Amino acid sequence: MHLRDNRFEQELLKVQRHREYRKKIISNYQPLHRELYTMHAVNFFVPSFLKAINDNTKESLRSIMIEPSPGVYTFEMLQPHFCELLLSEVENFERWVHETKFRIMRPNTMNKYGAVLDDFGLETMLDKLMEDFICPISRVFFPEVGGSTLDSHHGFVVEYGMDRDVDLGFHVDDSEVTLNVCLGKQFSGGELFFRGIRCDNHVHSGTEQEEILDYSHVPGRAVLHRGRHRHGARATTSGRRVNLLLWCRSSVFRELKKYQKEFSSWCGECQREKKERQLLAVGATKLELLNRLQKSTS
Ligand SMILES: O=C(O)CCC(=O)C(=O)O
Ligand SMILES: [Fe+2]
Repeated sequence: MHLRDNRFEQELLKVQRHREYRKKIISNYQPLHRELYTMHAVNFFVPSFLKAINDNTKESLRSIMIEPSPGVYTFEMLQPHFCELLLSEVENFERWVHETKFRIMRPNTMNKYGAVLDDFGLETMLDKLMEDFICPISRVFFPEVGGSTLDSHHGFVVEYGMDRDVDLGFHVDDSEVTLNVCLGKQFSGGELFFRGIRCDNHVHSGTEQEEILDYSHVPGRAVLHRGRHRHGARATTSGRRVNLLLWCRSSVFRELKKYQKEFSSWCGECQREKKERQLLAVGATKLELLNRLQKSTS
C-alpha cells in the first residue's frame, strides 16, 4: 500500500472514531438548557450587534467595532443571560463527565480543562453562528485569509482559575479567523496579548513595537482576529474565567494557500521583506541612473 493511501486510511479511521465518540456523548448526556441548542439570535445577542449584522454594511459593522491594534477587532456581542446559560450548561456537562467518569477530549493540546461544545450537541448552533454572524464580519475584515468562505469550525470553552488552567502560552490557532468571547465569571488577570500576524515561515520572527497589544477581557465582549495572529493569555490571578472560542476555517483558503507559497500579503514579516526588497531595488535603480549621468557628463 502507498504511504499516501495509508495516511488517508488513518485519517478516515480517526474521523470515524471521533464520530462514534460524539454519538456516545450525545445519546447519553441530557442537556440542561435546550434553548441553547438552536440559534435564537434575539435571545443570544445584544441589540447593537444584531442591528449591525442585519444592516450588513461595512459602515454598520465598523460602527460597533474597536480596533485596538491592526487586525484585532472587539465588539459587544453576547447578552449576560446567554453567557449565564452557557456557563451553567458547561458546568452541567462537566458534572455529568465527573459522575459517569466519561473520558473526554480537551479542546486542544494546550488545555487541561475546558470542553469541546461541538462534542455535546452544540455543533449545529455554532455552525449557524459562524455562517450567519461571523462570516458577514470576516468577509469584510479578513477577505485575504478566506474570511468570505468559512465552512467549518472547532467550538469550545477554555477555563482558567486557581483550580483550572492558569494561563495560555504564545501560539497561533488552527483557524483562519478566531472568535473569542468572554462568558464570565468574576476574575482578575487573564489578559490576551497579541504580537503580530505571521505565516508559517515567520512564526518565530521578532515583534515590532506597533504589533504589541494587551487586551483585558470583558464578559459578553468578543475579540475577532486572524488565526495566524500570534497571541497568548496571561495568568488569571483570582476568580474564574471562562471564554467561548470558535476557530473558523476555510477549506477553499487552505487549498489555495498550497499554490501560493512565496508571498503572503497578510503576514507582517512578508510585508516588511517585500518593502525592503522594493527599497533595495529603488536604491539600485537610482545608483544606476546616477552612474549613467556621471558617465554621460564626464
Ligand atoms: O484564553 C483566551 O482568551 C485565549 C484562548 C485562545 O487563544 C485559544 O484557545 O486559542
Ligand atoms: Fe488562540
